[in-house]
Parts: sequence; C-alpha cells; structure tokens
Amino acid sequence: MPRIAIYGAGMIGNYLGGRLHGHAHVRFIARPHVAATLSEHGLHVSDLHGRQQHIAPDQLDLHTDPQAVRDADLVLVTVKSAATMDVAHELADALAPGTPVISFQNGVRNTAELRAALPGHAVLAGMVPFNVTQPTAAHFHQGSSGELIVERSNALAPFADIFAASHVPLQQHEDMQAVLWAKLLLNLNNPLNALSGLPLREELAQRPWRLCLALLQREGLRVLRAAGIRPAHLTGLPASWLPRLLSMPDVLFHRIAGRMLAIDPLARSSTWDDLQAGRRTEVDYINGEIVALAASKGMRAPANGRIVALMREAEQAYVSWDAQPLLRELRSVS
Ligand SMILES: NC(=O)C1=CN([C@@H]2O[C@H](COP(=O)(O)OP(=O)(O)OC[C@H]3O[C@@H](n4cnc5c(N)ncnc54)[C@H](OP(=O)(O)O)[C@@H]3O)[C@@H](O)[C@H]2O)C=CC1
Ligand SMILES: CC(C)(CO)C(=O)C(=O)O
Repeated sequence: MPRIAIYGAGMIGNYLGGRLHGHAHVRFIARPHVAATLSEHGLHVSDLHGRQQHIAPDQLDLHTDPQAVRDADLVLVTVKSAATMDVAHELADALAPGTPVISFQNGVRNTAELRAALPGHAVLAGMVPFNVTQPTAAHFHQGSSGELIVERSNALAPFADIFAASHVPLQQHEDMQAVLWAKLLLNLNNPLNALSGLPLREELAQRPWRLCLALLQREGLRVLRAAGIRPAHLTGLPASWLPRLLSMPDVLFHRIAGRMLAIDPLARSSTWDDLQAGRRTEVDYINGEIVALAASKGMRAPANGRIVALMREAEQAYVSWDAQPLLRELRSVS
C-alpha cells in the first residue's frame, strides 16, 4: 500500500488523512496536542453526503517528528501559509529524493516556496474547494461540496485511484495559478466571515455582507486584469460575473445562486478558526496578495488593504462588525 504523509494534521490534513486511511498507509505529522487527542479518541471523518468513518487510535500512525516523513511515497502539505517556509526546510532535511509533494493550501505562493526548498521533487499545487468543520476534538466534517484540484502530473499516476476510492477524487488541471487566483477571489470572504462572527451560510445569505465581498472582488479583479492574470472558472461562472451575482437582492440571489449557500450551517471560514485559536490569520496571503499585486503594478487596493488592517486589529482584540458599517467603511476608502 502506498504511504501518504499528511504534513500538518489540522482541519484539512486530518479530514484528508481520515478519508485516505485504509486505501493508503497514512502517516500524520502533527503537533503534540493533536497527536495526543487522536491517540486518545481515534479519528472520525464525515461529510455532507452522510459518509462516516471512524478510525480507532491503534490504527493511526501518528508522529510529531518531521523525520517521520522520510519513507513517504507522497506528502500532502496542509499547514497554514505562514508555516510553509518552515515545513519546506523540514521536508528538505527529511524527504527521500524524488518524493512528490502536493500543497493543499489557500494562497498563491505556497507551491513556489516549497519548490525553492525542494529541487528534485515534483511539488504540485493543489486546491481544496470545500470547508471542513471540527464538531468535536477528533471529528472532522466536510461541510460543503467540491472536488480537490491538483496540478496535472505523471507523478500522480500511482495515487489517482486511491483518492477516487477515498471519496476525495483529484481533478487534474493544467493551469493551477489560474485556479489558485480564482480560489483567492472566493477567499476574500474569509476575513469578512471572521469579522461578521456568523456562520458562512448566514453571512452570505445577507446582501450587505455580499456587497462587501463584491466590492473586495471587484477591486481584486481590476488588479488581476492589470497583471494579466485570468482566474479559472471555479463556480461554473466566470469569476468576473461573481460581484454582480453577489450584489443581487436576496430573493434573486437565493433563487439563482442557492448552490453557494449549500454549506453546513455551522461552517465558518478557516480565518475565523485562526482568530478563535489566537493565531495570526492568513489575511496577508489572501487579501494581502491583492494589495501586493496592486503595488507591483503601480495601483492601489484600498478596500483589501483596509481589511488587512482590520484583521491585524482583530488578531489583537476581536470585535465583530455589522455589515452596514463595514460596507460604509470599505466604500469610503475605495
Ligand atoms: N479549514 C478549512 O475549511 C479550509 C482550509 N483551507 C486551507 O488549507 C490550509 C490548511 O488549513 P487548516 O487545515 O484549516 O489549518 P489548521 O491550522 O487547522 O492545521 C494545520 C496544522 O498544522 C500544524 N503545523 C504547522 N506547522 C507544522 C509543522 N512544521 N509540523 C507539524 N505540524 C505543523 C498546525 O499547528 P500550529 O497551529 O501549532 O501551527 C496545525 O495543527 C490553509 O492554507 C487553509 O487556508 C482550504 C479550504 C478550506
Ligand atoms: C472553503 C472556504 C472557501 C470557506 O470555508 C475556505 O477556503 C476557507 O475557509 O479557508
């Protein structure tokens, strides 16, 4: 059985690892507190289609030492973006020559950081479209739909059937930068969701929150256009149509884009998870990328810049926002 290492066992890593267990030999590289929880309770994974799977503690291969990745046949990197450089160096130190690596992370620069530290390895960009919630300490639940997307590569040949059998099929894609930028446009909502204090479904059901997101996306789309970046179609629609869709009155939006609200009622963005855990968020790798790309083109992205600043404040002392004042704030800086 191929050995797949999950590097950074958190929401995404534990969910994917739980799914892959039994179809591959899964080894988890986890923080000590995560390894302790899983070795006490085992790992439970479930999804919105009702699929449940429980793995007993003695069936889990849990490690806290980076060197445990040494004999992996494939590594999935599932840490937050700020941890990527450290992971890259740990992998460079431990990984056997040629082992392929997939980054299943949000943001547009993780793969490049991993590649720079891992010459001689196939380092592939990946994208997770769905949300994972953690109803209890050892239970990870896929709360929305979508298939994993990963850079097309021959290195995936031994693994494609394993992912498919595990109910997390891999869609291979030629242009992952287009996919990652399209995902980033959707992730511009992450800090809004965190500032709202609401579950995603409740937040997106309200037009003033959608108008905030539409404003951030319009700004992002302008910058991407200036940089010659064409985001992929992830929602079945061109990314450039999303702001108009989001701006529709509630009744129309619910009728036309009801699918966007097919999310577990408890699901929130991973940025909310970071705030709750007292961690620095990924906002620099999401909205901050729009600000940085704008600056590189001699442009400004003031609304996304304002969101980065508000998240810095929220990381120090969290105060939730109502949508209307935030919308006024974003319009006033734009
Ligand atoms: N959660 C979600 O629903 C979704 C998340 N994503 C993206 O997926 C990526 C992973 O997110 P998520 O799973 O939520 O993140 P989590 O923070 O839940 O999990 C990452 C885990 O990796 C650990 N970690 C960090 N560095 C190391 C290291 N060097 N060695 C071992 N463990 C390490 C972290 O510990 P510590 O906290 O101590 O650093 C944490 O336990 C992110 O880029 C996120 O944006 C994409 C789609 C949905
Ligand atoms: C799936 C989605 C878009 C929203 O939960 C996400 O990527 C995240 O929370 O980081």
